Amino acid sequence: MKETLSFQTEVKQLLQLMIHSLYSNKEIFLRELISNAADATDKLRFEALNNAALLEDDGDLHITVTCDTAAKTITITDNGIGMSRDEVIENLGTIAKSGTKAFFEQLSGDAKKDANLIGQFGVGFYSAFIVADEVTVETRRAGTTADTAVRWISKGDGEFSIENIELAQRGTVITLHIKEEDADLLSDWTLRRIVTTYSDHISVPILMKKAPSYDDEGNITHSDELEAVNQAQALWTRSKNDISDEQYQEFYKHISHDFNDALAWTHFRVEGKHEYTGLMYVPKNAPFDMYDREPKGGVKLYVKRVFIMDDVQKLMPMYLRFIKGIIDTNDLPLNVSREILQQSRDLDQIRAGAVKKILSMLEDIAKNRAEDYSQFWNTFGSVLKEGIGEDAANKDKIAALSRFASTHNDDAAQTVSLADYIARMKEGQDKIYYITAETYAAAKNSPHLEIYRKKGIEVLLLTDRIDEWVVGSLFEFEGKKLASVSKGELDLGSLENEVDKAEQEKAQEAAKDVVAKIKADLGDKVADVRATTRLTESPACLVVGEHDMSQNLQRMLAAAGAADQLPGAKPVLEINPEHVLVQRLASEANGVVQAELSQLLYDQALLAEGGKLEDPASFVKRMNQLLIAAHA
Ligand SMILES: Nc1ncnc2c1ncn2[C@@H]1O[C@H](COP(=O)(O)OP(=O)(O)OP(=O)(O)O)[C@@H](O)[C@H]1O
Repeated sequence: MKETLSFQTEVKQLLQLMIHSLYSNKEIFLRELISNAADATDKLRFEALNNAALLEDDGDLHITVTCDTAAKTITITDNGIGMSRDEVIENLGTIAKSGTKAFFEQLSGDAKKDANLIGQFGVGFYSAFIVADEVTVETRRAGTTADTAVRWISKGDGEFSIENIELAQRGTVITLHIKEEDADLLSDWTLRRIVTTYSDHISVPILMKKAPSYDDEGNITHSDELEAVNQAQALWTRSKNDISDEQYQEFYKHISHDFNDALAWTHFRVEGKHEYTGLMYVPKNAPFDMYDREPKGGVKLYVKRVFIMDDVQKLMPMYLRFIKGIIDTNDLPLNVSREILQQSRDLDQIRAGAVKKILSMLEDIAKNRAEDYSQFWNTFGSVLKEGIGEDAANKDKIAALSRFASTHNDDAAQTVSLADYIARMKEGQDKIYYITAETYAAAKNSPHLEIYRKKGIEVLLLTDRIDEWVVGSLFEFEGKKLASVSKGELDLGSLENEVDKAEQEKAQEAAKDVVAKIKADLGDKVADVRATTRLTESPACLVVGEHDMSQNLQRMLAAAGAADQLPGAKPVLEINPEHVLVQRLASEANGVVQAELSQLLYDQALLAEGGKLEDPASFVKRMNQLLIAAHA
């Protein structure tokens, strides 16, 4: 029965965009189709471990690429797993990818920018339509009978037809009818060049027609015989010296489905108690589903060169979920299941080893390739930082790899390492000071920083959501404690001299009365009111107890709907007795006006640190009354 079905809307959109934006890279279609064919042989080899009958006496897995200049077709054949009718409809009619919607929203219509985005998204099979005006897929799933095969045909214009056919051979045959303008592709020589450039790393043989041979008299002999044009050896099993950067990059594209080059990679072989090889890449761009709660794992597991499975979350910790690569081990049985993997201690150790290698690679980039590291950090820093809370064993290494914004360069760019900070610490300074806030502007302009700026003490400005977790897990770095500038009483330790201390006491004493007044006015809104020398420009600020949750974290939790779980600790209002507004309050004889001023002081302090007023309308009214009174 022949049916005509429509592509999912997103596929139609993708097809149109792709044909236009990727035309200048048209050769990639072959890489994508060979990559899929290789995956199909990997899948078959794996399924055959438990069911040898699937191989149907043909265990010699390979891919064939041929062209027919007269018919204007290029054909890619594999004897891999194949697809059932339902799988064809699902795989070649829809896009089953998280982040698809977000992806389409990001497209701008600017071909160059979009090409880059489409590259990151991955177009896979659909890239055939860059060069073909009609694509035919004939496929039969391994293990099914010859009469259950299917033929799928589409011109890439919104529809495809599908019908049942007979195929003696399992696997998939994809035939592209090449567009008139791309006739240059219809040459064995050209195809051979493309395959060797892009697909040399593929671990099954890619067979193509033998190149013509010349005898001594210059006579050409054409042959219809096929020969492998690639080394057909898993790339990671080769020696590093024998692999060029281009080959590493091509392999990266094959396993990641990314169009762009990787930023860096590490290729390692471990022998001894555990035996495994790893090849791990850091991409240049973030995948669309990086912030998904259940992102796909990017590392594929092989056992003795046989692909076992991808999406093995246990192979990488969450905070390295952007890493793409493979691990090939001799330590696990070939018939390992997901359940066994879940409990495998061997895998835990392999993972720990791989994580170490990845962190060393990042250290190396940080040390020797500053620009690349800053690109890495901007893309993946907020994910890597999760590791400070997640991976106790590597916490210090990850902290050392972390970069922050700071008052040193007053720039939102996260470029300062903890080592940089420590190297710049003042004499007598024994803590690493930081502030957390929702935005960079809120952090940078926070009243809490005033005394630190005055004394020239650097403060880290932490504004990523994950930072609260970071400072909740990282108590010290290289023996220096981390201290929030908005928690607890001002304690600059030995940075304060005797004069400062005496001044502080004097200020407290002198402000006793005004403190008492404000306290009475604010009632139980605050835990306490006290005078401070922390402020130089602002009249007041809010401070939480040293061991309390920061106001920023409380707001984040409340926004996430966890308000009822908050401990409800109230902040302390600290006032600056030197400030004119506080002095005005101190000398105000009218009790009503004075109470208004106290309220205003509190509201301002709350606003200044990014808080939300409970009653904004009353604040505005109060403010206006005072402005009018000031002008009267
Ligand atoms: N030669 C093939 N043999 C068997 N299945 C295939 C073949 N080509 C494609 N498929 C199936 O179709 C699916 C979709 O392929 P497609 O290339 O569009 O996406 P992908 O390979 O999953 O990922 P990406 O879009 O990132 O390349 C594949 O996941 C696979 O299940």
